[in-house]
Amino acid sequence: MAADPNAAASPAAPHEPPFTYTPNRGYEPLQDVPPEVRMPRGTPHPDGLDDDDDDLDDIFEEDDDVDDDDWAADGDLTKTYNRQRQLNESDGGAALPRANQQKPKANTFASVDDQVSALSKHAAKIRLDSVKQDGDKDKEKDKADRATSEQVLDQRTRMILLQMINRGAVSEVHGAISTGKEANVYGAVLHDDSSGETTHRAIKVYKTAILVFKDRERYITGEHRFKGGFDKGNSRKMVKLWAEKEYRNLRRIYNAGIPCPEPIQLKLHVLVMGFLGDRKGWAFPRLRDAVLAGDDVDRQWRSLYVQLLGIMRKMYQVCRLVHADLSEYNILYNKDKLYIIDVSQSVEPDHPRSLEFLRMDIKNVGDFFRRKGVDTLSDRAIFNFITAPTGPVEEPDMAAAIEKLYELMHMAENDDDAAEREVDNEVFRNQYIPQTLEQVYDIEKDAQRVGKGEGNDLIYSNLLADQVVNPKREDAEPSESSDESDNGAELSSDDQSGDESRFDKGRPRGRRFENKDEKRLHKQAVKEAKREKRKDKIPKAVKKKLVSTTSRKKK
Ligand SMILES: Nc1ncnc2c1ncn2[C@@H]1O[C@H](COP(=O)(O)OP(=O)(O)OP(=O)(O)O)[C@@H](O)[C@H]1O
Ligand SMILES: [Mg+2]
Repeated sequence: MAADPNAAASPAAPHEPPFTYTPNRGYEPLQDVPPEVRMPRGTPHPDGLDDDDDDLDDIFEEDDDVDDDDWAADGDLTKTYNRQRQLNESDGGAALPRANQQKPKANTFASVDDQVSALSKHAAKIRLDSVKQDGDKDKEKDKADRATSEQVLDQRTRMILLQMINRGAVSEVHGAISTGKEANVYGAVLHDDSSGETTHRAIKVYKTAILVFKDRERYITGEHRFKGGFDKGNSRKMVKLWAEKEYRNLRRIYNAGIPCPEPIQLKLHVLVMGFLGDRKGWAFPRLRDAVLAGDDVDRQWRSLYVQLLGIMRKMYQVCRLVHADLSEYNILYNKDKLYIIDVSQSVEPDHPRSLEFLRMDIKNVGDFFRRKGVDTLSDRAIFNFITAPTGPVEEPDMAAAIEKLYELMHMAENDDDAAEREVDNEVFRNQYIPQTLEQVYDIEKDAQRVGKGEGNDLIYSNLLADQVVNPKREDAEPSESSDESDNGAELSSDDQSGDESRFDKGRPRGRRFENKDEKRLHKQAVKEAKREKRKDKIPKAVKKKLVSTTSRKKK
């Protein structure tokens, strides 16, 4: 992937683009590049426009919105994204502008101008100086102070907000609740003139800046380098897709009854959602900042932990989503209740890395609650709890199932076991998780374990069909409510994957070890496994059966 060091000597050299690749620095110009073909990442556009202020056409296009309930188009998101990616990667790193790929425009300038001037009557309703940011609650900040922490809206975003005001999604847009790397979240209010009531809303505005977008891309695909250049048109479209993904994921989560912001309206990179906060417009704190009061704080933390595990299971089983960025930063807290936010990166279970993301989520959650003094379950037990296809997906049954897990854990444990659990967590976190049988390292060894009734010890046991895996699972939830998990199918059939899973790269098969001890242990384990394997080989018929039942399971 890195540039060939001998490239300069190659006969093709004079024809190469005037860029060179340097690890950690990306593509850099080798020589002076004429301004008309220069678009270095992260620096202002040569024409001085940083945010595509000039082009407002798509803002007034009606047909490609998601909020028109045209969910049949869901599957197309993947295609669109794929196409976009190909375009992005096809220019080999040198971010040269390419031919305009937008549809030919009719002469719509007059009408765009008309619309812009019609919307300008709402200009005073965007009041970014009116801020309710965390931390302001106690001290009065003066406006000059705030102005510096605030980001000026670009023209396109401003137009979209004015349009939303015009259509009545919100009546006024206020200052930022949160300004981040990838998005700003603004407070907004909706006045109902007939009832005189005021409803608060939140507006998430994704940033279209090239550098910011690069980070996101890397995070999601696991690419170590930003390969293709993004031209502005593309980065704009990609960010639009992320906003759309968050909107759709929120819909699923909201429809499943998991506490989260209500998705209200989406336009390009701007998402209007329900506000999670009090009536005065103060947002609920993130779980990280939650202050619990009372004399049973420990019990409260534990019950929040149990609540969150239930949410994770329900997200997985009913919404068919792994959050993939779950931590105390993306959960809001109010009055014993947790709210899930920030779901643009959430993926479906058939995403090649979903189980890896899930394991990461589990670790983050465990780490946080351990710091709060909660006696946490092992990562492995939680992983099994979340992915088990049978069992409850509603409260209070899920909480009861978790209490059962605790009982079992404490029954099986002696004094040293907290330490042992930590060891098991470490092992679990470094284990390779196959998501399909094709990815299993040593199918014969595993099939043998299944034969011995140890199928439930396999890390991917929940991917196996029940008739193959001996259901003596110690952490199994009560099975009488197994039919409840069908709710998931219902939901996901109306809202098929809008995510990028199919074109994401899988985790590489190799293992990386952090230290020598791990490596030694692993070697030992492999040797032992090989010895086991030599003892008796698995009959072909059993192997076949295992493969066919599993691939049937995995749709
Ligand atoms: N619906 C909402 N109601 C109230 N506050 C919200 C809402 N959505 C987001 N926030 C606040 O905005 C913050 C950032 O939101 P979110 O996590 O969705 O953005 P983000 O993608 O993490 O942005 P970045 O990564 O750029 O910081 C949250 O921590 C929360 O405090
Ligand atoms: Mg966040």
